[in-house]
Order: sequence, then structure tokens, then C-alpha cells
Amino acid sequence: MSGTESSSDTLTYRRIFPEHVAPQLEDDSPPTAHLYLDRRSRIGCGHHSNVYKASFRLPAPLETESEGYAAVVAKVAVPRREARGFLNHEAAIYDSFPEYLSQEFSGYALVPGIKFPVPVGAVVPKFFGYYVPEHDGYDALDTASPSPILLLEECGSPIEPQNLSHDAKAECLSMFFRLHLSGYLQKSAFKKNILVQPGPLTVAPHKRSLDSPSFRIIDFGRASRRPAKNKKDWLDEKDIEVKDVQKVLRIPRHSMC
Ligand SMILES: Nc1ncnc2c1ncn2[C@@H]1O[C@H](COP(=O)(O)OP(=O)(O)OP(=O)(O)O)[C@@H](O)[C@H]1O
Repeated sequence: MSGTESSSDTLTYRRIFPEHVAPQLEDDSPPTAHLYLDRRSRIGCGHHSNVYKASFRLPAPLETESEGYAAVVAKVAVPRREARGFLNHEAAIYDSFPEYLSQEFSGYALVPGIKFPVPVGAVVPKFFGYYVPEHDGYDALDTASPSPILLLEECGSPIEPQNLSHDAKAECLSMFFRLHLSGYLQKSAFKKNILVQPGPLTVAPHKRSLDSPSFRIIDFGRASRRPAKNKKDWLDEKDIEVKDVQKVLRIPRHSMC
């Protein structure tokens, strides 16, 4: 992959995750994608990273039927070892997520703690890969080198809990239940880590609208996976996370069963 900061500034990166090796092109060259990144397109920042809107041109014909562009966000770590560590960990978590966690609306289901069926669908952004600068002996934690890049689906802006309907809050909470059921704790329950964007309308004209909001949980730099043994601590942490999310969403305790 090559990354462009300005028209005259191109860097080459290689994909670490997903690990699978794409088939070589006929002339034996590796497939190449292009990321068009402009520092002026920053849309978010946290304690450990900056997040930019970017355009990602996929290699053809390997990743898609035809060559195409995807609107993505590029998350890069600030120059601190700890931040690089978080980004590495987050990339491994995204790489391990089952595919259904990033698939759009897929129906209704009963989830623990909620008495009525809730919509189930994507919980996390789609993962477009984790890339490191291409040079010998590259050390992702060495802050003298450019940061690796985590490429994700763009998922809107942070929620404002006071503006959310009852149903929307139930949907956000149920996303955390689905994440937990899939074996993950996010461990950073803040409103800035739940994003909302216009979602697909189920009735004509089927365009995207905030009348049908679409939510995603982001920021998995501190996330943990359910251990095979000694699950007690994990289950306790899960209960704490549910309470934290309820607080963030301003859901009164007595409304849960
Ligand atoms: N997939 C995305 N789509 C749209 N905006 C995003 C996305 N990911 C991150 N952002 C924006 O960037 C901000 C910072 O991202 P994030 O919370 O992942 O950074 P961080 O540095 O890991 O956070 P922390 O402060 O918890 O260390 C988010 O609050 C959000 O506004």
C-alpha cells in the first residue's frame, strides 16, 4: 500500500492484518492499494491517536470485482510507545472479530437483560487492515518511525445521549451485549466511543437517514477477550461495563430487568 500525505509525498506500507496472503498478480507483483490521506482531514483525536478521513483505492481485481474507492478513516498513533502499543493491540482485536460483528442490520433477536426483541446488526466498524511502513527491521513501538495505520469504516460522530430516543439507547446497550456474547469487553465506555450516522430506511425511498440511526462501538485499544479459564474476573468486568454503559446512555437502573 502506498500512502500519500500530499501529491509529492508518498510512503509505502505493508499489511500486517488481515494476515492472509492475497494471490499474486500475473506479473508476480504484490497487489497494491492506495490511501489518500491529508493532514487537514482530521475528524477526531483521543489521548493516543489522531483519526483522519481518507480515501482508499482497493487493488483490482483481488479485493473487489472492480477497482473502487472506499471512504475510510485512518487511525494513527501519537509518537508515544504506549500509544503504539494500544494501536497494535486494537489492530489485533479488530483482526480477531467475527465477521458478523461488522455486518449491517440483520434482523431482531432477544438479548439478555432486555424484555423485547432488539435490532441486531453491525456493532463495530468494518476493518480495512493494519499497515506498517515498509522498511527492514521496522519496530512498530519505535516512535522515531512513522506510525502504523489502522484503516476502518467511517461511522459518523459521537452520540449525544440526551438526544437519543428510548429505542436508540436500547440499541446501543444491546450492541455491548452482543460484543460481550461474542467474547469481548471494550473497556472504554464513553460517549465519544459510540458513533452514530444516518442508517438505511426500511421504506421507500430507502436512502440513509438519521430517522433510522446506525450506531457503532469504536476504540478497542484497551479491549480484552474472554479467557478460556478463570472467567470470574472477566464476568465481573462485564457487569461493570454494562453499568458503565447504562450510565453513559443515562438509562435508569430500574428500567433494566
Ligand atoms: N471509525 C470511525 N469513524 C468516524 N470517526 C471515528 C472513527 N474512529 C474514531 N473516530 C473519531 O476519532 C475520535 C478518537 O478515536 P479513538 O477514541 O479511537 O482514539 P484513541 O486515541 O484511541 O482514544 P483514547 O482517548 O481512548 O485513547 C473518536 O472519538 C471519533 O470522533
